[in-house]
Amino acid sequence: MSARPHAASAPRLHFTKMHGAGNDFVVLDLRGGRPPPSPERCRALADRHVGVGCDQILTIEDPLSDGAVAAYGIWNADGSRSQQCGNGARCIAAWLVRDGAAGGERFQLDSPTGRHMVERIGDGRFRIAMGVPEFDPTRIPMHRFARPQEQYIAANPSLPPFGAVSMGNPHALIEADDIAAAPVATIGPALQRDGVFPESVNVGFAQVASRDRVRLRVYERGVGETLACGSGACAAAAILMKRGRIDRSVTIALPGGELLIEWPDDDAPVMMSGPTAFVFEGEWSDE
Ligand SMILES: N[C@H](CCC[C@H](N)C(=O)O)C(=O)O
Repeated sequence: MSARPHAASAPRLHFTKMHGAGNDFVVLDLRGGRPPPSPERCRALADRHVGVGCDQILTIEDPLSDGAVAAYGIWNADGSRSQQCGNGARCIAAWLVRDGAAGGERFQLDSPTGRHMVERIGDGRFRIAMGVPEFDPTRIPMHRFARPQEQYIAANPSLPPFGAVSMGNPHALIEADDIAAAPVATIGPALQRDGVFPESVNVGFAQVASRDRVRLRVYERGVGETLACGSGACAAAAILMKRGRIDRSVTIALPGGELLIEWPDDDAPVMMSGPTAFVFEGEWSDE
């Protein structure tokens, strides 16, 4: 079978494949005002059979505020946009350090939800201020919710009670005795479809192992279950800390790796520390 001749005129797009604790990304450098990818192009790039394959597409963009090194954008594998990605923020930081655009041990990034302080902690690991959690249900956003005993009840009465918080993106949290047996693939999408979340939601399943260690699985909005979710780790820690279930510094153990989450007090930003990895560089031509 003759190879299809490559149309030399087809636009080619350079990308970097990265991951943070197994949550994987296609990173596009759009600085200089290059247009963002369309939802269709995101879906094509994210496809694990006929595309590059990733959970999210991350775009590096010109800074939105003075003092920031760059801004970043987030698109899920289904082409939907998100306002936050914790693992992605660390990978953007690592990309900018390797690019030489971010010098020094500390710098700032702009995300769709605001500015983030970044600290390089060595060996590809970064510590990021992820913002102050938002517990006001109308700002998560949620509506038509019932709220007995500090746990929300979904419109669908068959769903378990849950906690909820925004890290700039919406998160629900369900506690389980054994997350390995948790019905993640059924409860996750059912809660995302529930009328209580008008913009859908990322659904975390947490098992408190001790006051400083929590096991977590996340069924992400726009993707499904991922190996790790950085904003989900921050959301789970914030909800469990507010409930008094864990200490203010906790290791979140996700299937793809561990993140350290610190939230010294309610008015402070949640601090997330974790790894980054470069996988390969490539060229994409979706002719
Ligand atoms: N699926 C999420 C975006 C990516 C979050 C996750 N990959 C992270 O590390 O925070 C949403 O639609 O809000």
